[in-house]
Amino acid sequence: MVSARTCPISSLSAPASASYCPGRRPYGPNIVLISAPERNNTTAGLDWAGNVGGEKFRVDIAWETFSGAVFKTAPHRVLNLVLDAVESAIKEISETFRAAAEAGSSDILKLYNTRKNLVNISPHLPENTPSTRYRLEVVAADYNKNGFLSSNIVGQQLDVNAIDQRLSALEKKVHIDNGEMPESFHELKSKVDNFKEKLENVAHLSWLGLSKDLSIGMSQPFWHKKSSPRKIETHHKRVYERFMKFTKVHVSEEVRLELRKQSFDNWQWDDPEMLILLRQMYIDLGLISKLNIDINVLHEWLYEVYRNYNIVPFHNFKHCFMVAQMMYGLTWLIDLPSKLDTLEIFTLLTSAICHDLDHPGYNNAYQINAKTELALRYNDISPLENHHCAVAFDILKKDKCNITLDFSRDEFKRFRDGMIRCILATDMAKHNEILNTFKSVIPHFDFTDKEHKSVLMMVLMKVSDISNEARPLSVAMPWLDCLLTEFFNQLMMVLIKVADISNEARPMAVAEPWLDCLLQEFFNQSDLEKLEGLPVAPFMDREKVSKSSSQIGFIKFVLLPLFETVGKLFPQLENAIIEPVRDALAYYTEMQRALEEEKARKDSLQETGDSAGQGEKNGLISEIVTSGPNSNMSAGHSDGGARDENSPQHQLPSTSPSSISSSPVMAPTDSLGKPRHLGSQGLMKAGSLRRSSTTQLSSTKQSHDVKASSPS
Ligand SMILES: Nc1nc2c(ncn2[C@@H]2O[C@@H]3COP(=O)(O)O[C@H]3[C@H]2O)c(=O)[nH]1
Ligand SMILES: [Zn+2]
Repeated sequence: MVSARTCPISSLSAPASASYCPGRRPYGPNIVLISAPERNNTTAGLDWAGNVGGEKFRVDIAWETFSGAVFKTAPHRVLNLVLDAVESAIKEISETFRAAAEAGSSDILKLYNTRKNLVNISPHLPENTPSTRYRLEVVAADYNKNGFLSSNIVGQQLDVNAIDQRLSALEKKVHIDNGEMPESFHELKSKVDNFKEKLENVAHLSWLGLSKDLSIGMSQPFWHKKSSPRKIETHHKRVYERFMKFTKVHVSEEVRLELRKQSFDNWQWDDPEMLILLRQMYIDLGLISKLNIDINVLHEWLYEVYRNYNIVPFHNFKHCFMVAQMMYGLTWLIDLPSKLDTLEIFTLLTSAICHDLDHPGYNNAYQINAKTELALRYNDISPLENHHCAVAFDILKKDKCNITLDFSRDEFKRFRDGMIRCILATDMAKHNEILNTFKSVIPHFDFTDKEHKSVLMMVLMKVSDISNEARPLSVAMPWLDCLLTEFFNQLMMVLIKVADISNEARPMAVAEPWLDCLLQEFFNQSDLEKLEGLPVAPFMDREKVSKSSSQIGFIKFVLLPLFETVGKLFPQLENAIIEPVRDALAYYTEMQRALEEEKARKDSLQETGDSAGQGEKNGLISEIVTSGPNSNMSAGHSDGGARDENSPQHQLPSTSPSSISSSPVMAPTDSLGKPRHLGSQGLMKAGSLRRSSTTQLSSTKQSHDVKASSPS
């Protein structure tokens, strides 16, 4: 029996915590092909245009919105895929449609013309135009029939975990009964996994730790997943399959152009799609043809790179993609192909992709202090960067992944030297050294000078690595959240380590409870100052750092000096990269001012003994706004309040600081100064985050010291 798809997900309104940002692809599974004007009002989605068997056609695929929610179309998310003319077999076309619509093999695809007549999906599809688009409907096999999705889930609050659990139970049962899993089951499971990942991508933009409670059953952020190796392997396999499916289509002109912009929004794309976009970078830079790279080897190499990024908050595959994308954007912006040779361009892009391979989520300072294997292996000299680079060359050792196979000995040597230099340059301990060398060559910069070019490549690598703040806020802010999460994870690790060390002399029975106490203290967010003297970098101290203080220091003392120096050589960077960073600085400065004002107001309220009632409420608010990662983590992206979604120019908060403090309903403001509507659940949960200690905000200088000196 076949019925129109009524997956529970599509019949839901967006979960409270989901707070999707405008432009984000709403992941309802009902897929329709609709006309552009319609889509502009209500949905975001994929556009497909095709040329099959010599016949041109164009279709739009859009994800239906969650009921009640209206999303702006992110222009760059519209993906035009042009079908290969050669692959004209009916099956290929259906498969391509299926892949784009993320439909399962048991789903039925129905294509309608504008008169709502059914049209055969065949190589002879009549040509259409943007104004006469086809409409594709995905009709699902009825899973309910098997009792798999019971009706009580349908229409209720989204519970992906429940679905997941049911799937696991079913998996076990089928395993016992048949020993073998039907393909349709795998597809369903992969869809649930996919959907979970997408939700989690949104969830981590919400209040860290709150998202779980706000949407019943929502799983933890993706980096918290304690997946078994088998699960990870299965996940990787699915990514590989989707990636390979996508390799059969061409990325549209529109997307290819968007990919060159600094405003590109990675949060709109999942891993297989990002792999396709990385592939596209090599194609569009002419690297495949000029360096005679086998495209299939490139696929295998990209996938292997993907597999070698860890599931950590910041230094993951998505970060690798972003750094590569920035490098790619810069390449076009400053017209590198007219200044560097093909091998050098290849080296830059490849270094960007490989620069954080197998990053464990703990920085060099930790590696060295904890005397990890990496620190021992590399004698405390840039242990991480050395490792990333070594892993990169290890991957290239495998023939099926060796994209340098056709290089001459000399070419390979040049590539290897360049890649080592570029990746090692990303160690922030080398920041000043590299910047100063670059400054010294700028007055007489010569593109024919090997040394000059080499230092330029290192600087471009650094710029790409730390340029999130040059992106629109909606893109940059979640990255800051991820970075802070990683910092705090590391802090926890350091605390455990310290406890470990200081208790080493004691018997296990005595030492262990102390470790528990220490962790308890950490989780209770109690006074970390007690741990004075421990090798804990202040920038990781949730008591001392706020999003704004951290970014003010980073932008003022790291980003701007670097970007402005590069801007001297490439004036094109001024508008595209440097100006947005200046705006970001103004934005964070305003945020910091608002926080300090709020703190002063709160202090004076407490002094006058007015700590009950309204004061209590506002106190809570200010703590949420100013306290550690659990609050700072979240702000910004989720409700879409951005400096400006469509323009790279960041705007200052529109809500004045006074309105923040006077309106508990409006507050907590997100870090944008825009109100965050937490709702009652949010406020209740926020209450449990309260701490007794007074919140300290670090000075700009302090943040700077930390950043500038961090891993050295
Ligand atoms: N505070 C802050 N630090 C950043 C930002 N982007 C990158 N970094 C830091 O810069 C470092 C560059 O090298 P890593 O990738 O090892 O780790 C990165 C972070 O520690 C940012 O936006 N804000
Ligand atoms: Zn990096």
